[in-house]
Amino acid sequence: MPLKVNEIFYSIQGESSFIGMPCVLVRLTGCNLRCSYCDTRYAYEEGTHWDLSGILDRISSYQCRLVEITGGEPLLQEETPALIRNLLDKGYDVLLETNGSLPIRTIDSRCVRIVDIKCPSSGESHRNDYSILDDLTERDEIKFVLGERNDYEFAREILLSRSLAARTLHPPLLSPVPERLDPKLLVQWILDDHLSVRLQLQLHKILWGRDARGV
Ligand SMILES: C[S@@+](CC[C@H](N)C(=O)[O-])C[C@H]1O[C@@H](n2cnc3c(N)ncnc32)[C@H](O)[C@@H]1O
Ligand SMILES: Nc1nc2[nH]cc(C(=O)O)c2c(=O)[nH]1
Ligand code: SF4
Ligand SMILES: [Mg+2]
Repeated sequence: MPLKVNEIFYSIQGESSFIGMPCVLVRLTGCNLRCSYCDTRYAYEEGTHWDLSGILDRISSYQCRLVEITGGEPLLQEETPALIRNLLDKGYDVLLETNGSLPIRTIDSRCVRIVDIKCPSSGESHRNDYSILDDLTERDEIKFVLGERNDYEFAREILLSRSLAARTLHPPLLSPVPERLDPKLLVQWILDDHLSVRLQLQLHKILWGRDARGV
């Protein structure tokens, strides 16, 4: 079974605790959610079918050991676990970005699974499957994307009530939506509440602008 791929590119990792590292990004087509702020709508439908060996060849051409599988929602495609397992077996460090609505158990735990817990202003927080948090290893990462104060309070409640900061080696990531939430305001809230989290600004947008693609 081939995979439907929107784009594959080599750039600086702009998110997560791997921020700033050279990385090959594989963006898979299709998503089961429609977040109000989604910056990747072009990946909902657009894409071409690639077989596994074609994807592996393309990745290997970049001579970079860090690979991120993103989307769209990568866990919608049946072959995604096999792609990730193949990359791990070849010695790549693999990251997966997933939207928190689908099981992560199918994904090899050598992969760093970055789970985005959707907040109310995304319009999709009712789709969060909190049971997947039980499948996290300490190498995985937890992330919240925030559009307003109410999202921050929602994230804070989940973080504290479920002791999420203790689940993973890296602190949970809080990422403001550009032009919806001023990062300086978010910093003030984090400091006021003494939260053990990491502010994450999307580095690729700072470098290349909000609408740049393939970076
Ligand atoms: C495009 S999604 C793909 C992976 C998966 N569908 C998900 O939502 O985690 C990658 C990450 O970008 C975040 N994202 C999307 N649009 C954003 C925006 N406008 N500002 C900040 N983060 C955004 C998502 O919340 C997610 O954490
Ligand atoms: N440079 C860069 N880093 C990224 N990290 C996660 C991305 C994504 O869209 O999931 C992304 C992206 O689109 N570009
Ligand atoms: S889940 Fe990810 S790709 Fe899907 S709409 Fe939300 S941010 Fe966009
Ligand atoms: Mg992106």
